[in-house]
Amino acid sequence: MFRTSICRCFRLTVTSRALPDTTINEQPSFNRRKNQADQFGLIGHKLAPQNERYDKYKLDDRFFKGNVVRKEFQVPSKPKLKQITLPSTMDTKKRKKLEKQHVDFAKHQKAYGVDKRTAPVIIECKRSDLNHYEGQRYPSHDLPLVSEHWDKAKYKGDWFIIKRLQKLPPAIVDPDDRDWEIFSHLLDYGIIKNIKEKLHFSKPTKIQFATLEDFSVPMHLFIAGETGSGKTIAFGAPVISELIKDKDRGINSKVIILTVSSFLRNQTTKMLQDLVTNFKEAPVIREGKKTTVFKSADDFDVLVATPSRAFTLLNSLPKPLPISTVVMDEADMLLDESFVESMSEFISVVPIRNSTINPKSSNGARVIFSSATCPNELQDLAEGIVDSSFLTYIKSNTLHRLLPNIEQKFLRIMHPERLEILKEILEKDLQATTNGRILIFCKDINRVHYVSDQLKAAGVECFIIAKGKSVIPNEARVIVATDAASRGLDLPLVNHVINFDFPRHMVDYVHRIGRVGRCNSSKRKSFVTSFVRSDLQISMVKEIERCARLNRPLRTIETDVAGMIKANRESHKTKSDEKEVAVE
Ligand SMILES: Nc1ncnc2c1ncn2[C@@H]1O[C@H](COP(=O)(O)OP(=O)(O)OP(=O)(O)O)[C@@H](O)[C@H]1O
Repeated sequence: MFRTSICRCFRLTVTSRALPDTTINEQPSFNRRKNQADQFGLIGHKLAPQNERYDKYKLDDRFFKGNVVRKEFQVPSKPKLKQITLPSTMDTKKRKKLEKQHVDFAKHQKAYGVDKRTAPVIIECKRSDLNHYEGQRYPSHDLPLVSEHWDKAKYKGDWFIIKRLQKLPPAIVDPDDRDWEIFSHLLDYGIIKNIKEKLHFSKPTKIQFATLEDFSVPMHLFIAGETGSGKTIAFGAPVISELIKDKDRGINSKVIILTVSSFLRNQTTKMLQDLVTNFKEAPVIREGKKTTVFKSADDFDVLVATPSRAFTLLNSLPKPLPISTVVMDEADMLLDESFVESMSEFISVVPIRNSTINPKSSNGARVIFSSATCPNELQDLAEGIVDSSFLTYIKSNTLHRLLPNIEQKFLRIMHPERLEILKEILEKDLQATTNGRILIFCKDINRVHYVSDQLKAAGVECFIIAKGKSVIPNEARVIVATDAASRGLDLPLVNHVINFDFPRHMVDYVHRIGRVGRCNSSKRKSFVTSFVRSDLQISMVKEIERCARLNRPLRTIETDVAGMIKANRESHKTKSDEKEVAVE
């Protein structure tokens, strides 16, 4: 009882302090409500009932505008800092995997000298742990190769890609102030004009520059520049200029250009004719076709022919012929076993100055060898024809290296699936560009017919290049060819070479892939795809991969030593050795 009264007393006291002139249940008057609103920071003429006010406040800010002032103050925004968050929990498996990765990266960097997380990939592999990175070096006896075990069937479907490292071909990689006019003492003015205005070659390529620099010295020349580096103009422009000068001086001279095939004969003749278009008295440049007949020596100034045809045509004319220059284009092939007979016949009717047989004689023709490869055996062969002390070598410093402007893919496949893969590649390629051409190499003419028939059956229109079939229509996008198309051929718009049958010799690989990434195609991206199957092919791919990883030239480029020429040289050597012994 006492307790209750105290409580009541207290309650009354408290209430009376907060609202002195009213009781708890009493509704406050409007003025009092207004004062209360002021206390809470709101001034209004008329306030809505409590619940409505609250709802509107929540839903619609505009309620306060006009009749109610809303006091707001802005908290200055802090500059946002990047939040570093650590996963609060990470399962052990994941953590261990990351730790292992970290250790692997460190190990790789220690062993090979590159951080594979940041270095650009140069050789991309299906098994990415075998990727090769820019600047990567290998400790001795540790050169992991993708193709190492490709002889085992389980590696079927494995691949690696040697990436394209630069856009421009190495022959024109460093543009500088070199201009054709520097050689105006050597080249005919009209020829320079045609090179610049008709052919649109604004500057000489590296090999052209080097050849023109050395051309005035009356020595035999060996021009060795990578495929597509412009060797035809390198020898063609000065040789024809010299011919024109001789004519002006009243000297009658002739030039013979030897080629290895009718395609090349055709192409070279056209390029030389381009050099002398619009000339009032242009030198007569003739192709040595099967149907060509010369009635007299005046019928030609320049003859472009295969050795056997050149021999027949020259043999039909009265001797001696004033031949000033003989060019052996694709010298490595002309001097190999396949041409030994016809070359020996040709050499027998054309006297050569400072030859091995007669080094002191300055009468006869100057010889210019031109080739995209120059192995030691080939030098031996050349020096079997001309005396080595009268032979100047002009070699490109990127000779026998893999062209850095071409992407090369090697694919380990099984025999039956080749055709299907080929069709897939063609489908993709033909869709990707509207005018790019694809050149497919096969080992022989039977395989060429088989592939082209299969492609035609699958609805792909294709054309053939083989011995005796040289006309390719402009609209041809897929071309199937034998190695007859691998030498010197300059087909515009080819941007993909496919080795359906991998070549048997490294030198053929170099020539085949040289059909793309040429000086005139620097803007297009070029690809080579090679199907690899047999043990011999795998061993060649290993060598290519090794050279790409070690950034060194290909070492297994060889020429079939031409028995007859070599034998001539050997016998000559023995004779001169005997002479020297006799003098002693
Ligand atoms: N100075 C130049 N600038 C740009 N393109 C050039 C130049 N000289 C030649 N070319 C072009 O480069 C291409 C390759 O030239 P060419 O056929 O002479 O090469 P090559 O070195 O003989 O090749 P291969 O060894 O394959 O026979 C041709 O289409 C040619 O028109």
